[in-house]
Amino acid sequence: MSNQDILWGIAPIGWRNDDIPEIGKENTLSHLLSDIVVAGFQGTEVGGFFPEPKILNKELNLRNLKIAGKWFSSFIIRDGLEEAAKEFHQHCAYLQEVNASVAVLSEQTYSIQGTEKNVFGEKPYFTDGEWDVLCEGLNELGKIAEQYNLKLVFHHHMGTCVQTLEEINRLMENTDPNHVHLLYDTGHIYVSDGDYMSLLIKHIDRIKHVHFKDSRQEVLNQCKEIGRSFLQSFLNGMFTVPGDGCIDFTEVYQFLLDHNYKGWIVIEAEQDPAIAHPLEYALLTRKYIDEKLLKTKDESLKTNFMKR
Ligand SMILES: O=C1C[C@@H](O)[C@H](O)[C@@H](O)C1=O
Ligand SMILES: [Co+2]
Repeated sequence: MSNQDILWGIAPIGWRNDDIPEIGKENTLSHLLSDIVVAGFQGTEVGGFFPEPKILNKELNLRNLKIAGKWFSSFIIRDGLEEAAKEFHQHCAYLQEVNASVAVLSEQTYSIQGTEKNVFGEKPYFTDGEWDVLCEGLNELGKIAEQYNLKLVFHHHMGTCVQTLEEINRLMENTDPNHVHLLYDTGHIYVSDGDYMSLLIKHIDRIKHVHFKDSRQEVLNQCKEIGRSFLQSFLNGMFTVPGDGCIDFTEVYQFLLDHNYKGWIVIEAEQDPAIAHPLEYALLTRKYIDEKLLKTKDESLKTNFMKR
């Protein structure tokens, strides 16, 4: 499989963060999109501050950028499927208008990701009955996504009931592979389980969207020790871009290529933009991708070709 089957994006989260809308609010859409062009990416995901489709499409077309998808917080357990489906229809209609490929969904019932709770020690859990309701609901939302030419990709997330590999396994086993797909986020699974390859290997067939998020090991250790919240952890630098942390993305990328992964890889590293200059980090990770991921692959292709 060649590199051409993969689209590279970078998420707005390094510039502005929907979890704490005040940070980076001086960064405009034009600023963000132009930085993405400067850093050589093909697109992005929709942030909470993005405008209506007509305005967004104009800004994207001017820069030849694409939209991969957008986050959706579902509350299937709290509000019921009917309510979730109503909001999800609107979400998908927006995504279809901006020609996106995926609807990124995270079940946020009982989530502590936006609270002051210790994200390393106070995560919530679903009951068996709630798991059944969630999985059945996701199958229905997946069918809705398809009506808009989208794939529903489930985002496992720190501080939610679907965080660990064990929980992701349960979700995958009890949802329909035709309608519910998986978003693989390297940063979230690493911070949760201390391992990012097992999830990739086990669920490669269900993975239809990828977030490349790296982690600073020493900050992660400190956050765990102190018992920081999710928000305080990333404000203190727990996450960073690939090439700046402890995850070996060469291994991850090679595995994706070897298994014919087609679709987006979106760089997604929430940091405080006042501390981590967004363009500087976008360029840093671009260099890492070019030199360690794309170049290595081209060179191995070249070597294989010469051996023949
Ligand atoms: O994909 C994501 C979207 C964010 O809003 C979220 O909090 C972040 O951690 C993430 O991985
Ligand atoms: Co993510």
